[in-house]
Amino acid sequence: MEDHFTYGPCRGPCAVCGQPGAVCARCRVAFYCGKDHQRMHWKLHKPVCGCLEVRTDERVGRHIVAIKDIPARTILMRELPLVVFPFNPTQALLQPDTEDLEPIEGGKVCLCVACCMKVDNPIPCVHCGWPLCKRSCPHLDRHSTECAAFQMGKYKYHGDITSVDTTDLDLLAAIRIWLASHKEKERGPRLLKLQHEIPAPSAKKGTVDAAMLKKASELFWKKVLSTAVRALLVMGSNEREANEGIKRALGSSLINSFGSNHGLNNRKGEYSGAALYAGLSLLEHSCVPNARTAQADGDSDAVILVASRDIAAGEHVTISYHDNPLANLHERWVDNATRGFVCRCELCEDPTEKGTYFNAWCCTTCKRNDRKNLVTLVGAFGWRCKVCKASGPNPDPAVQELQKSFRHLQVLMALDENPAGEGVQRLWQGYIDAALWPKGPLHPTHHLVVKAAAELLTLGDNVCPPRQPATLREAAYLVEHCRKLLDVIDVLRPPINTYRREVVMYLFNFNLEKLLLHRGQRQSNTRTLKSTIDKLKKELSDLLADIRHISISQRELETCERLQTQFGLVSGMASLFM
Ligand SMILES: C[S@@+](CC[C@H](N)C(=O)[O-])C[C@H]1O[C@@H](n2cnc3c(N)ncnc32)[C@H](O)[C@@H]1O
Repeated sequence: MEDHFTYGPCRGPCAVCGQPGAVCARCRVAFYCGKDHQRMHWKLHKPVCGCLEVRTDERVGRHIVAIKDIPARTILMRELPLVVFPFNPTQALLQPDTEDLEPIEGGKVCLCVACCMKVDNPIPCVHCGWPLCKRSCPHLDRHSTECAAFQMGKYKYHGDITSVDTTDLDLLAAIRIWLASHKEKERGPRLLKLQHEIPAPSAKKGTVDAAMLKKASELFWKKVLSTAVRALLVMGSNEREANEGIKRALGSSLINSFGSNHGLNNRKGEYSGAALYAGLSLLEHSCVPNARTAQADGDSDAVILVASRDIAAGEHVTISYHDNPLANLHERWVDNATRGFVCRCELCEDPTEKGTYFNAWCCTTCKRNDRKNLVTLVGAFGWRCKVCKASGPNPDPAVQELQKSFRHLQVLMALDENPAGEGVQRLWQGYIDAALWPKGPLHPTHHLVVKAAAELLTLGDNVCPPRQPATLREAAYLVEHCRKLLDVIDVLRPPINTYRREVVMYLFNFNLEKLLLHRGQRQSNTRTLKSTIDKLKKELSDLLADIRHISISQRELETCERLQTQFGLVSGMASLFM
């Protein structure tokens, strides 16, 4: 058993009867109440028990590989956090919306440094002054070691506890990690094994400006490091130890921390915590991941890793470090740069982005000669046509034009509370048509076209205000847009993801429900619509099976219930079209 995968809950519900049981010593994922039930379950469990291995390569350093074929939805890991701390330090490293990477001034937050929940009226810890939700916070143990150290060193937090600077929280996180690494027998050695140095960006020439990245991180180091080291010196640490230790702690939190969107206990919603894990922190990032993290059952902080699709033996197991499935190359680049690396996943390394051409457009120089040659994006900020060798900045002026049109429409819509329904929709569609090849430079799955399709969905609400029943034509049109979005998402992300669920929910919330109001209507395209609905029904039931299987959070389960009600509605509605 790899040491990396051993920091998980020891007890949990038996996989056979649900009674309290002990964890399988080999994989640390399944629980059994006794030998009998373990034997009974072995045939099912054997194919996935101990299916992961840690390996190292030059491309991504240490990573996790599947050593057996793993079916979708298998739970691959179950882990407890080594350290939980408020806020995710990576967010303060770089300014995401600009090409000049500069550290941003820390934001202000009002939270409890123990449970990491946002609070309205924090109280200062009587011993050290850091904000707490209440004296009896159930997670006070997270704060106790540093609190004792702060008392010993007579270090008191004097900032405004109703509006704590996130850079102060970076400092607190660094000290908390440092203390756990040095004082805790079980967690310490595991924390010290985490990657803590940002490697020099290993991207191909031109892909990233290494100096820019270095400059941004140096500024970040200076700011937090010096304060944290000062604090440790006050607490009696020697200078070299304090410098090295805090640098290491900051580095490992920057590179490895998981935010609350990765399933850490965020059941109550207002959670602002991040955590480090021994095994999960070894997971490699991919913009087309094959696994995802989720909150485990129960109230514990345990997080599970679940296969989002079938994973073949020998494949790297990957998750996405970020959330937006429709992010373009530039947005993804900035996201990864905030963690200090350049993504080398199959999507980013392939100029056609797995055949979606999500970022590529047809070269405008070749287009003048009626040729449809795609430009290749060079890094985050430039493009080059392999055929005519033309090059330029990203985005291309033609793409900028389309962006401008979208902004124009958005402003129009914001100004007009009751936009001119189908007219606006036609205008919007007109912009897309003008941008699409052969009129414009864009491939149908360029990210702007995909995002425009998403915008059209929201516009649907204006086209048919809730009181007005939708016509079959309108519904078919919107179903088509949902389809397009789902097609792109299928390539970019495996079946389970929030965005996908949102698109499907949109369909069920909006047009299909409204279609019900039109039950008297008979139109020639009902058969096509019915087959679309059938496909969506299948998709929805798969989605529900996934959600049920993993049993994520109360909120998601509620969503699931809602989807099921709507699913029933749609089944009934489909029969009306027969
Ligand atoms: C959370 S750690 C993963 C484990 C790490 N490789 C180790 O040896 O401990 C994140 C680091 O892994 C590397 N990495 C992960 N995914 C990558 C990717 N898609 N492309 C390039 N580097 C990646 C980067 O160095 C990144 O800073």
